[in-house]
Amino acid sequence: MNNFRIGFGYDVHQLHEGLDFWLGGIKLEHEKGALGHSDADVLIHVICDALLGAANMRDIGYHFSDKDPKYKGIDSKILLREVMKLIREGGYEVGNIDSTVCLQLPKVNPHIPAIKACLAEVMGVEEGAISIKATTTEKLGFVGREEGVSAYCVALIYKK
Ligand SMILES: Nc1ccn([C@@H]2O[C@H](COP(=O)(O)O)[C@@H](O)[C@H]2O)c(=O)n1
Ligand SMILES: C[C@@]1(CO)OP(=O)(O)OP(=O)(O)OC[C@H]1O
Repeated sequence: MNNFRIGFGYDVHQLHEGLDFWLGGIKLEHEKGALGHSDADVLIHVICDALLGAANMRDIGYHFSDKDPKYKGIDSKILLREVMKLIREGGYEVGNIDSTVCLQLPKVNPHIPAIKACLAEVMGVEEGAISIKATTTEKLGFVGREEGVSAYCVALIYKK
């Protein structure tokens, strides 16, 4: 049992017109995009936080400060590759991740196969280890008003 550890991630980004909308490593075509110090890929950020949490290695902002100009506009896939390196240097491998994106619009479902393929390549795991889900919030709250996007992720890692 000591060989298995779980982690959890949660993140939010504002949505604004005229910004790019990166989600799970791919760019969505939408009139609004996400605001952040990086490319604001909320799905990748929660995956990073779930993996780091599982390994008891702090969080994404601890490793990649949002005050550091080095990370301004950075592709979050680069951050996820770094997190995977940290996890593996700690002697861990990924069992599986399960995530939920909370987004009123656009629909995420049509993009899930491409997101899974992208993340599997970046993480160096089988697509079967990656689950992506989506929900609206039935037009309630900041997600429902299309002011923001949030995401949750749990990760299981194990000692090799
Ligand atoms: N941005 C989204 C939100 C939801 N979906 C899919 O639609 C289903 C129904 O959404 P509800 O919020 O009404 O439960 C949901 O289960 C997802 O399959 C989506 O693709 N993109
Ligand atoms: C990804 C980082 C990189 O500086 O910046 P943001 O795009 O602002 O994302 P957030 O999840 O708010 O903070 C974590 C930071 O590490």
